[in-house]
Amino acid sequence: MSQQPNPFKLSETLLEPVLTILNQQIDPYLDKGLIDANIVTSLDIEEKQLQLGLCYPYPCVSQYRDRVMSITKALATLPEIDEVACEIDFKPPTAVMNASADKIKNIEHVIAVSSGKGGVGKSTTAVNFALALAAEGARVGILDADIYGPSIPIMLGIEDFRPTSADGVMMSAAHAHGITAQSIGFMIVDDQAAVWRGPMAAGALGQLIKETEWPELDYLVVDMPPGTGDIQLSLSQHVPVSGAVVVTTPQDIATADAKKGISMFNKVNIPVLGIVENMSFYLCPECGNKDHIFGEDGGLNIAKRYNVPLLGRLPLNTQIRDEADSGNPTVVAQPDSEVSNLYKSIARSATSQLVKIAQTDTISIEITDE
Ligand SMILES: Nc1ncnc2c1ncn2[C@@H]1O[C@H](COP(=O)(O)OP(=O)(O)OP(=O)(O)O)[C@@H](O)[C@H]1O
Repeated sequence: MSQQPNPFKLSETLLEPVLTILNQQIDPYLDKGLIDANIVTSLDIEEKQLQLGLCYPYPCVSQYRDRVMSITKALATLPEIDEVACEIDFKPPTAVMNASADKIKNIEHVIAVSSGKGGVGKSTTAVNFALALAAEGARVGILDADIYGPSIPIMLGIEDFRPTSADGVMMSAAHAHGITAQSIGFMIVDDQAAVWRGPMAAGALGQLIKETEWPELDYLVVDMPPGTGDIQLSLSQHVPVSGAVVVTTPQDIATADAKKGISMFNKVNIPVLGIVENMSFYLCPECGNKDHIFGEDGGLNIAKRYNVPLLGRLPLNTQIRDEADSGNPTVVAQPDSEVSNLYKSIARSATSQLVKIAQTDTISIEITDE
């Protein structure tokens, strides 16, 4: 157990068993006890009521109830404690700036959602991921940087939004389902994007992100253009990205492209927070049979190969498609469904990786020859 400076107002005799019990409560995402993970911020006692302050470095509101129950049960084994009053907060770690790009005003972490191959469900995953982060208690924005097929406005039901500018420089952003959104789709017309070259597109996207009036955000999710070419590479250099989530489907052709994506992020020193395997399986609503339509374990195998986490596996599911296509993504349409819980678990896993990165002095990145 690490040495505490003692912000805790407990007597010596009570402090020791309380800290021991709290450190036996292992955070499932950080793999550390609550004391070692610096989650416990205050301790006090009034008569037999222990007052406990917690601050999580990743958003996890949906987990609070179970965690408090488990902590209370453990602490109540001490004769000095009858009751536990818990106050819980969330604050992400300060971003580790290892990119050459300057920090963007009001934004703590930029998370890129990318895929090597088009059509694997990157935008659907990005939008539900952003909404899941918000549902878990974070302040979230999404930037639709997919110049080839900006679909976030439709997925958030904000197609008619047009940014305005009071000072001729900074543009307003849209707000939907509790998150802030900006899209390259609000700016480009028809097939203009098809003729954009790498540096031009990256410059325009960099400008879009910097000249948007973002409110204070814990995370800005960037829905990247598909592929691993010039645009993706220079965008990663224009924007200070804290980490990347790589979306793939399990079949070989998609995982081969996902590997290229990981190599690209390695080249520009952006940590890969993990892999999301989308359309991982089809669950037959009639018989409950699980069918691996696009092959099995593709995402898991890349995760193992590159030593990055598999953040989660999402089913091929008609509701995911219908709800995203109608402007009401699954995480808001059915917040307590199994699929929404999967997105929330992916959100917790990815952001807890940022905590681990912030806690490591040097970031070790595996360079491969691919
Ligand atoms: N898990 C899923 N189950 C069912 N349909 C899905 C799932 N994920 C995505 N889709 C559907 O697949 C289609 C493509 O998804 P999406 O636009 O998110 O892909 P993309 O990788 O961002 O594509 P692009 O490369 O064109 O930007 C959409 O119609 C979407 O609703």
